[in-house]
Amino acid sequence: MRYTPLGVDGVHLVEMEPFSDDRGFFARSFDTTGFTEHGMRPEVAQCNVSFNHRAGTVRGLHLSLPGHPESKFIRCTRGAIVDVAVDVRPDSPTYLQHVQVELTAENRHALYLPPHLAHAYQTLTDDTEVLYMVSVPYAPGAETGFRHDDPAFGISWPVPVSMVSDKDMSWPDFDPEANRAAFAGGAPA
Ligand SMILES: Cc1cn([C@H]2C[C@H](O)[C@@H](COP(=O)(O)OP(=O)(O)O[C@H]3O[C@@H](C)C(=O)[C@@H](O)[C@H]3O)O2)c(=O)[nH]c1=O
Repeated sequence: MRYTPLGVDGVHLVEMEPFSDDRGFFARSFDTTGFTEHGMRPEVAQCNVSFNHRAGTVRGLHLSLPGHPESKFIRCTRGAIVDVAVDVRPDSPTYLQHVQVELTAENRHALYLPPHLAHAYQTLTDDTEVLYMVSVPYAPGAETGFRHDDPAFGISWPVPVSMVSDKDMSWPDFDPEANRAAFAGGAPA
């Protein structure tokens, strides 16, 4: 597998290296040894699937707070998405920067996010399925989030936004001081 660090500290694009023959190909899609060698967390507590009816759907931005170190390994298994990771870790060298990567069923690229990044994606096609592994069990009390259109992040979504959950429309504005306090205390911002 190929591991390419991207513009936010700790985020990696992960590509398969297929062995092709007349039948098709074989490739690893997850490798604990490679993850460990590249400083990525290999633990998997859950593997989640989300299905989205409509192109333009946005899920996120979601993150877990310190005390609940949830890394994510994301792949699009049907259709296409743009995946976004925003660095809200106050002491990070890439604080407030974000990366945006197209993950499609066709390109089979995957994205690794270390814990405590704000994560979201937008579907680019109808009937899109996303498969992602997380390193710790779901803990709703440790989750917080931000709106996809929060001006603090300046995310440019590639297609018109068609659907967002009520939960994701309700996150408060990003407040750097509240965020720093949340990271210091491990409590929701
Ligand atoms: C994420 C999750 C949700 N749920 C429940 C809570 C709720 O009733 C229902 C739907 O939850 P949500 O609306 O939060 O689902 P969703 O908006 O798809 O949440 C996901 O968004 C993307 C962007 C991420 O980064 C993921 O980590 C996760 O937060 O599923 C679980 O039981 N276990 C889980 O692991």
